[in-house]
Amino acid sequence: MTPFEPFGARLRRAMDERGPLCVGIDPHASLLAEWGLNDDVAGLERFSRTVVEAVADRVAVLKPQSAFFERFGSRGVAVLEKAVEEARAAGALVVMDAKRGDIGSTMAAYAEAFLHKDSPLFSDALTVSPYLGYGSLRPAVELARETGTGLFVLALTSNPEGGEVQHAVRADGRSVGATVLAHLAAENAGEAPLGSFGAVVGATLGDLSSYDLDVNGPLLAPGIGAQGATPADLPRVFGSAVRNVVPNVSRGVLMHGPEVVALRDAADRFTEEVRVAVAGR
Ligand SMILES: O=c1ccn([C@@H]2O[C@H](COP(=O)(O)O)[C@@H](O)[C@H]2O)c(=O)[nH]1
Repeated sequence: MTPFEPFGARLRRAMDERGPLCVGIDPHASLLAEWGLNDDVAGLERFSRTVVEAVADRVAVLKPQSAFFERFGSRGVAVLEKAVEEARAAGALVVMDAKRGDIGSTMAAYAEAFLHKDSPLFSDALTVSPYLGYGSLRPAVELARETGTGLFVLALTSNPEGGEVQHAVRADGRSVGATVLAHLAAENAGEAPLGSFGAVVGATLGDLSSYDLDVNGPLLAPGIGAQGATPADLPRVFGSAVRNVVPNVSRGVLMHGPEVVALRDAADRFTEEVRVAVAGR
């Protein structure tokens, strides 16, 4: 039995208390410039600390995009470690967007890097890719169960190129994306109030009624803001599964920096728009 409350239960509570919004920490070079910061480690640190200060006490989830930190090498990763620690201390759940995926034995090491409680990058959940076969994720699933953390598995991604892999139809007639969703539903069976194994499903994808999105787990929905989707699209895209959607906005919030108040207001506006959209369904 896990000594920790499972991620799904912690996420459900955070969504109920704060609304379901996830704000991304994506320090694009262009955003650093717009904020008047240098494209260096000091600029990276100022950027990520400002985002955490602005929103970690009010949104359910923060999602640092690891790539933008890794670009600065070990000093960038040190900034990422600090951001994770400070965001969690301020009450937000942290989903590390690192999209890891490899053969099972290597996957075990990726899982330790992000989901083991003694790791400097310990996060509440990790994004992972199932495209080496869903079974290759097993070590991460097992460690997540042990540590009360979660996974978000790429199922139907927000980018237009994703369809060539995810909509491909298998010999049994089921699409690859639908197969990933079915694996997650099995993972979360019987869990209450919400399973800890979520799917990434883009908010940009239009009508998804041919997919069974009811995986009894969270659906991380990137694509709102810079990629063109809006909170008002959520009920149409997700149908009855909208209650489990964690909508992600990164640039749509970050473009309002560097002032803390302006970032906060932007996050609050998205939270309210999501609330209205979901309530009106
Ligand atoms: O299907 C996916 C999976 C992940 N992402 C990530 O989400 C954010 C989106 O940023 P915006 O600025 O709000 O467009 C970014 O970190 C992506 O890597 C995604 O967009 N789509």
